[in-house]
Amino acid sequence: RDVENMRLIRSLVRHVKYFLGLRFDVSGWEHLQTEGPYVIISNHQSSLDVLGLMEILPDRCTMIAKKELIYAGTVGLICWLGGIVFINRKKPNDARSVMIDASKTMLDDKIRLWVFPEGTRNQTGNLLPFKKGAFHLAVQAQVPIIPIVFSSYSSFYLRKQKQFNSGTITIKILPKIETKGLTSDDIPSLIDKSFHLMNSSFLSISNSVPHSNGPCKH
Ligand SMILES: CCCCCCCCCCCCCCC(=O)SCCNC(=O)CCNC(=O)[C@H](O)C(C)(C)COP(=O)(O)OP(=O)(O)OC[C@H]1O[C@@H](n2cnc3c(N)ncnc32)[C@H](O)[C@@H]1OP(=O)(O)O
Ligand SMILES: CCCCCCCC/C=C\CCCCCCCC(=O)OC[C@@H](O)COP(=O)(O)O
Repeated sequence: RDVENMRLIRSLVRHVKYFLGLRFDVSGWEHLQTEGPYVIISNHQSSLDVLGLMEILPDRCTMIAKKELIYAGTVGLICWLGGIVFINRKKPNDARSVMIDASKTMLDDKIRLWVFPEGTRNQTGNLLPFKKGAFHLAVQAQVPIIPIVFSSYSSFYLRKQKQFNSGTITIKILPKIETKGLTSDDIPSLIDKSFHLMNSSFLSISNSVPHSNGPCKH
């Protein structure tokens, strides 16, 4: 169990996109060239996000995930080996204390953490209001937040209707938001700022992309 295993996991999982006929169009790579630990936040539409995540995952970066994933067979084993930090959403006090510990580990072990601040998968067409954990994490560690937005999958993947075509996903990496000097009092405005930046980016990249690369056989 070590965050360094994410290098191997990343290089293997990246190939899954070819089987699904997915392409990624990434902008803002330069914003990931930030030294040291940081917190990445991104929108969360589906398990497919894992492919986009692996497309751009920086070194020494792992994720915060719901603890149920540990029991998901091979996926759970991969998550465990990659040093993913598991939280129990049914026990928010425990989840918070795990994240407080993670803010210390980030600094001690020079780790970057990826959090989905919506806290659950969402394909409603707008981002869900953000949970606060990712922002506490960044403020407690006094590290920057790097917001990342995945364009809507709705033109090629509809989970409820069980429809899937191949398609292109636009990923926009936004400039980092500094948290140096911020305290817990600043968290509501930090969330507000991050949410509005990400939601407007989400709407703009979701409307401007020709998503579907054509039908895919199933
Ligand atoms: C074949 C291929 C194999 C591939 C394998 C590849 C592996 C890759 C896997 C990738 C996995 C991705 C998995 C994604 C997920 O699992 S998403 C779901 C789990 N993640 C989250 O839920 C994160 C977001 N949630 C939060 O951050 C929450 O805040 C949480 C910490 C869980 C707490 O929940 P809740 O109480 O409901 O949250 P609130 O935000 O409403 O906060 C309530 C009050 O608590 C205060 N708070 C929150 N966090 C902290 C903290 N860390 N420290 C101190 N205080 C905290 C918060 O301020 C609220 O209080 P006030 O209202 O401000 O008084
Ligand atoms: C035609 C098929 C289209 C979908 C196929 C998806 C293929 C993706 C390929 C490999 C990735 C598998 C890794 C699965 C990791 C799942 C992470 C995840 O998404 O967990 C859910 C969690 O965050 C929130 O849970 P809830 O939404 O609250 O419950």
